[in-house]
Amino acid sequence: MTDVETPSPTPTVGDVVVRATGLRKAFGEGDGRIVALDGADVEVRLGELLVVRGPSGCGKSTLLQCLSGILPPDEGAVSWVDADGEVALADLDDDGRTDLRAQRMGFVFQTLNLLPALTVRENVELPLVLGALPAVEIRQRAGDALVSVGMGDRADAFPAQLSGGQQQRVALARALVSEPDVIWADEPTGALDSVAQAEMLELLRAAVTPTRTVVIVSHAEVVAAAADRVITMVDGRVA
Ligand SMILES: Nc1ncnc2c1ncn2[C@@H]1O[C@H](COP(=O)(O)OP(=O)(O)OP(=O)(O)O)[C@@H](O)[C@H]1O
Repeated sequence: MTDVETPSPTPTVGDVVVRATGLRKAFGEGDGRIVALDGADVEVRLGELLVVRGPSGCGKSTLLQCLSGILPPDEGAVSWVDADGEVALADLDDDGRTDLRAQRMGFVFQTLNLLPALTVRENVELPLVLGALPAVEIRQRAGDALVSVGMGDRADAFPAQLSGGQQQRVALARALVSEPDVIWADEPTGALDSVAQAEMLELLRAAVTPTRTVVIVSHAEVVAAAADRVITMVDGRVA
């Protein structure tokens, strides 16, 4: 008799996709030592718009960098979960973390999102060019991602020819192009006027699907009001 492999259960909305426990992270030494994370516990769930808020310096960006594997915590653990099980970031080497980021994460930051010497299309294609997809599919996917953020007609423009709001929409297209499970957005509307902020927020909201989570770090009340769930950080912990 041969072994029959049990099919992986399909992840569903509300399942934990990233779990962090007891995260501690400090910068500097001696009198200059700053504790950015002081025992933070977080669960990020599939299919939610999660907003992380809290006063300046409370550790929001550091948390996001630890959850995404950009920064190793001094203590505590971060695990990523999918249908095949749970993998601890600490058990992956640099290449493993890079692969995980490339396959499962997209990023949008407040500023300096786009490479100025590349066209909008080339910026959006960037996350896919080192992968195995044929060029024609990369171009198709980038075009689709640009259309999804209302920038389909600006593919040949350079970033400097776009408004700040349009640049952020292109940055979102670049985050979406690899079809990630989680998009991390650190103050994505921070540099925008209120109209562009509302448009960006609507697009981030629309980026949430049953299989995709968007996590936004933001001070803005209007962003928290759009969330499915809000977590508040105080002094390096989740309140
Ligand atoms: N690379 C670093 N080197 C030294 N200190 C740092 C570094 N990164 C963050 N910090 C410090 O750690 C603390 C937490 O910073 P962090 O950026 O995570 O907070 P934040 O809540 O995102 O703040 P803000 O809302 O102002 O962006 C701050 O005091 C910050 O100055």
